[in-house]
Amino acid sequence: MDAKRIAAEKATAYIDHEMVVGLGTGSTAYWAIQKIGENVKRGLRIQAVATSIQSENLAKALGIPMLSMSMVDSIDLTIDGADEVDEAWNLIKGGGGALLREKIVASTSKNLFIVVDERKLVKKLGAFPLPVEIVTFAHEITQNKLRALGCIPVLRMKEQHPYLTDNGNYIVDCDFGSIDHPEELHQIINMIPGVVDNGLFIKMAAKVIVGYQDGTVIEM
Ligand SMILES: O=C[C@H](O)[C@H](O)[C@H](O)COP(=O)(O)O
Repeated sequence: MDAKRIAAEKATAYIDHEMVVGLGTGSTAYWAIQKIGENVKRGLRIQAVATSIQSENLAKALGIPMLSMSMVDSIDLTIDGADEVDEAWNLIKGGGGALLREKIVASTSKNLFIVVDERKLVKKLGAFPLPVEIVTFAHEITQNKLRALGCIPVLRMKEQHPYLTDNGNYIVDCDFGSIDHPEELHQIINMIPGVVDNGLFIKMAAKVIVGYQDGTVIEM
C-alpha cells in the first residue's frame, strides 16, 4: 500500500464518536478523508472542519457532516500532511497552498497529527522552499522585503497567472536554504506588512505518523 495512505489511515484510528475533526489538505490528507468517509458510512458519528475548499468538497461528497470554521471554537483532532518535518517536529506546510486555513485549524485543535511518508523527514527544514501567503496588491514590495531576509522568492504561478489561494491571496515560495532558526524566521516573516502567514508550523504537532515504502508505519 502507498506509504502516504498507511500513515493517513493509521491516524484515523484515533477518531472517536462525537469528535470534531480537522481535515487537512493534500495527497496524504486525502487518504485520511477517504477513510473517515468510509467510517462515517459505517456509523461513526463525527463532525468535521476542512482546511481548504478542495478538502471540504471531498468530505461533503463522502457524506462527512461538515461545520464551517465560524461554527467551532475547539477541534478535538486534526489530521494533516506536511512538506517537511524536522527532528523537533517543526514543519513546512503550504505546498498545496492551504497553509493559512491549515494553521488556523491547527491552532484551534487540541491535537494535530501529522501524516507523512518517509521522504518528508529532514534534519533541518529548508530544502522545500517555504510558502508564504501574501496580499495581492503591492506584492512586489512584499517580495522585496522577503528577499531582503535572504531568500530567493518565486511567485507561484498556475496556467500563466499568479496562483490564488482559497483566501484570494498570492503564494511566494521562498528558498532560504537550510533554516537554522525556524521559530525566529517564522516571526520575522510574519512581521512584514503584506504577509498574511507563512508555512512554518512551530511546535504545533502532537504526533507524527510516518509511512514507509516497505509498508511499515511508525508513530512518533
Ligand atoms: O498546502 C498544502 C498542505 O500544507 C499539505 O498538507 C502539504 O503540502 C503536504 O501535501 P502532500 O501530502 O500532498 O505532500
